[in-house]
Amino acid sequence: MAEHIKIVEVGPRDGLQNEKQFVDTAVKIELVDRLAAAGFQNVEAASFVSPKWVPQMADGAAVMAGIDRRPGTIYSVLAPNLRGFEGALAARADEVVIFGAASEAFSQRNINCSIAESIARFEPVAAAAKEAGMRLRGSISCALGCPYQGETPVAAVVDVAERLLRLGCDEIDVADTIGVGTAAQVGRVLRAVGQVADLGTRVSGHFHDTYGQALANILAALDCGVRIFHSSVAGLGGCPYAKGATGNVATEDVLYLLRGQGLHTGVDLDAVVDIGQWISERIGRPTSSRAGRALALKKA
Ligand SMILES: CC(C)(COP(=O)([O-])OP(=O)([O-])OC[C@H]1O[C@@H](n2cnc3c(N)ncnc32)[C@H](O)[C@@H]1OP(=O)([O-])[O-])[C@@H](O)C(=O)NCCC(=O)NCCSC(=O)C[C@@](C)(O)CC(=O)[O-]
Repeated sequence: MAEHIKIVEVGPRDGLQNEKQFVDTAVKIELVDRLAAAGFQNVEAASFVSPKWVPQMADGAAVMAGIDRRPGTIYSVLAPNLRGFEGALAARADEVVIFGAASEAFSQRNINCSIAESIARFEPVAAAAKEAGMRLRGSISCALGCPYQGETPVAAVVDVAERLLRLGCDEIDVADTIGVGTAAQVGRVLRAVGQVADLGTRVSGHFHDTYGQALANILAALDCGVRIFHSSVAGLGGCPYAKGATGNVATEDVLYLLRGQGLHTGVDLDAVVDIGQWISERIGRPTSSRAGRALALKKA
C-alpha cells in the first residue's frame, strides 16, 4: 500500500488573502466546499485577523458559517491573538493556527510585535485552544529567508519551533514565505528541526514558488521524512507583508509529483484541476499551475 501524504489545501486563506479585489463570500464558500469534496483532509478556510490589516479575510465568520462541513475534514483558521481565537471558536473551527516568524523584521511587519511578544500573545490562545479540544498548529514564517533580513539562521528556526512546541502545537509549519529556499537549505533546516520535532508526524512543509524551487524543496523535505505539505489550488496567493512573493506551490503540481512518486494523498487530481480552472476564472487571472494547465488542455 502506498505511503500516505497529507496535503493541507491553503488556497481559500493563503491563496486569497492577498487579492486586491474582494472575492465574494459565496465564492469563498464554494471554493472550500469543492476542495473538501475533492478529498483534502485539511482545508485552511479563513483568517480571524484584523480586517484593517487583511481586508480580504474580513468575512471569515460568514465563510465558516456557510460551508457544508464534511465529516472528517479539518477546517483550519488563523488566529493571531485571543480576539481571533474567540472568532475561531464561535466559527467552530477544528484547528487554530498561530503564526509567528523566525525573522524579527517580518514578525513586526506581519503581526506588529517582536518574536518574543508574539509567543507571549500566543500563550493564552494555545491554552484556550487546548481547553476547547481544538487542534493547534504553529506556523514559522521566513524559515528559509526574509524579505527584510535575508537568509534566516537555522538556529532561529529551531528556536521558534521549540517555543511553538512548548505551547502545545500539534503541528508546526516550516514556511518559505517568499519562496527563496533551495533543496540543500531545506535539508539543513529540516534536519535541525528534526532534532526537536518528529518530522514524519508534526512538521509540515509550506513552500511558496517565487523562485520555482518549491517542487524540488518538497522532494528534499520528503527525503528528510516530512509527510505533510501545504499547497494552494492554481498556485493562488502571496503574502500581504512580503512584497513580490508569489503564491504557494500549486496543488495540482504537487499532486502530479506525488502521484509520480507512488505516494497516496486521497485527493482527486482531476477534480482539483477543475477547481483550479473555476477559481482562476472567478478571480480573473490565469492559473499558475503548470500541471493544472496541461491537464485542463488535455481534457479539453
Ligand atoms: C495581529 C494584529 C491584530 C496586531 O495588530 P495591532 O494593530 O498591533 O493590534 P491591536 O490589538 O492594536 O488592534 C488593532 C485593531 O485591530 C482589531 N483587531 C485586533 N485583533 C483582531 C482580530 N483577531 N480580529 C479582528 N480585529 C482585530 C482591534 O480591535 C483594533 O481595532 P480598532 O480599535 O483599531 O478598530 C494585526 O497585525 C493582524 O491582524 N495581522 C495579521 C496579518 C496577517 O493576517 N498576515 C497574513 C497571514 S500570515 C501568512 O500569510 C504566513 C503564512 C501563515 O501563510 C506562512 C508563510 O508563508 O509564511
